Amino acid sequence: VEDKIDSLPHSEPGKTLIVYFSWSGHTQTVANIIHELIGCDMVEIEPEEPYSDEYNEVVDRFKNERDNHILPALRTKVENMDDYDTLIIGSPIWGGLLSSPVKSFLSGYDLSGKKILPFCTHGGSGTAQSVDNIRKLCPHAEILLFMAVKLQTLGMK
Ligand SMILES: Cc1cc2nc3c(=O)[nH]c(=O)nc-3n(C[C@H](O)[C@H](O)[C@H](O)COP(=O)(O)O)c2cc1C
Repeated sequence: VEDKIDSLPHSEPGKTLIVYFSWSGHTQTVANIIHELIGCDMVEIEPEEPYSDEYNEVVDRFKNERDNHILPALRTKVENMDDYDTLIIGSPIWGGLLSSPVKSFLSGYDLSGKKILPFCTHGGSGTAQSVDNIRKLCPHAEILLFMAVKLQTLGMK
């Protein structure tokens, strides 16, 4: 049997990167769980100008970014993006959309041909338009599967 398996054509296992943004920690919790399970590289998306700790201020900033198509500048850069063929991308849902920093991140790279597995955390709206947002930002990537985690299932309110 082993001989047969050896003679099968097989591709090199590709490298996977978890990329996530998290304002209040839920998406980070899920990212950490996935990271523990599969043990690949992981990077947190950090905006150059951090979001306020005040919920209302985050909502105002998000609305301004959404309405004026602002992509916030990021501190986070992945220099070796070519090394990865699969990205697991995590975002909170903001106003039914992908959060602004994740939009910024995705628009900063050519992710053509990469496999993308998005996940989001949300307060009830599910993936909403976030997967469509990813499709638009990465038209030549292959979206394999996505996952929505309702924050109550994380024991959070
Ligand atoms: C600016 C803002 C907008 C949000 N909009 C939505 C929404 O449209 N639908 C939803 O289900 N949850 C919404 N939420 C809740 C977050 O998606 C939810 O708390 C998420 O788990 C936060 O992830 P984080 O802790 O990683 O930042 C919003 C939260 C914020 C701060």
